[in-house]
Amino acid sequence: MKNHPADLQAFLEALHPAVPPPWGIGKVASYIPELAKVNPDLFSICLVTVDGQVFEVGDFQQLFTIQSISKVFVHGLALEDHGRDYLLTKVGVEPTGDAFNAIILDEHSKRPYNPMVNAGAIATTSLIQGQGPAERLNRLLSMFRRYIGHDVYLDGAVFVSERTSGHRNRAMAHLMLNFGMIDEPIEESLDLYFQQCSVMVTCRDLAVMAATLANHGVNPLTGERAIAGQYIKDILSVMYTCGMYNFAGEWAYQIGLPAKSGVCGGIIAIVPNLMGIGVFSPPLDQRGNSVRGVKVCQALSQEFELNLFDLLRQQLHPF
Ligand SMILES: NC(=O)CC[C@H](N)C(=O)O
Repeated sequence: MKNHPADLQAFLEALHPAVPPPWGIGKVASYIPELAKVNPDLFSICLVTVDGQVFEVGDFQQLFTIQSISKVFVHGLALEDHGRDYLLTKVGVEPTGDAFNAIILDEHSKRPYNPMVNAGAIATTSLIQGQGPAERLNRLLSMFRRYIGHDVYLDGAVFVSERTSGHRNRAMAHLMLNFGMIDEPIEESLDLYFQQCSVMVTCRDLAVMAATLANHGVNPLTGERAIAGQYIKDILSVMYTCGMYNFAGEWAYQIGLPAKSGVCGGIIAIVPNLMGIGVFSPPLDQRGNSVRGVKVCQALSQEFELNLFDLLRQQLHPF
């Protein structure tokens, strides 16, 4: 990392007001009716280092629903439940180049493409173990609690809103059932998927979750292990190639970090062995990524030379 971490707070305080509001460019997600109610001006950035320092600016205590960012962590739980080889037979790891909600499946390998787009995420969630819906939900909530460091709750209105309006996700689940890619009970798995998307977090929570991944699975604020360290490389590789949907290639080129976005307007990015980044700003670009979130990550990556290949070069040739 080019500059010293002490510069981070000053950098964030200068950056926050300098990133213009995306009026006329970004749009708050409205296909889940409850999400349309969010204040588009909310904007926060939080960084948490692997040694537990927290740098934050803006509305970092504002609660919002985690949406697709949950896919990263549920993928981790599915890896723990089934191991990487079995999981790979059920859900692929190929980027799609299509939108997050595209109705496309890999019919040759009989799998959805990857766990970061909706089809693959629903299939991944369907594999979460537990006796019945309550135990499966409780396992998910305890997993999120370990990453975040405190109890988590669902936004009931967002859950119901998505459950009643989520015809596209329901259609995908039925298609996958038809192809033998997932098993019954699909309504239970869809509910679990809608529930994981409606977990409430703050921008600081996102950064702590990201920092836990940067810290090889141990929450840097609580010292608790959230996931077995052996799966971190699997999670980060899939985030790197698939986490920003059909912007993943350009993201890798411009920012160069494993990341995940959600229609809530949140983005997490992981700087392995250094820190987790969380950004929240609801207006989205056409690919469903937060307009300001992408700009913030670009600025951080450039200023501190955080692209993975920059970091690798610095380790190999520190001078
Ligand atoms: N990209 C997202 O954040 C999508 C999540 C949302 N709950 C959906 O399935 O449509």
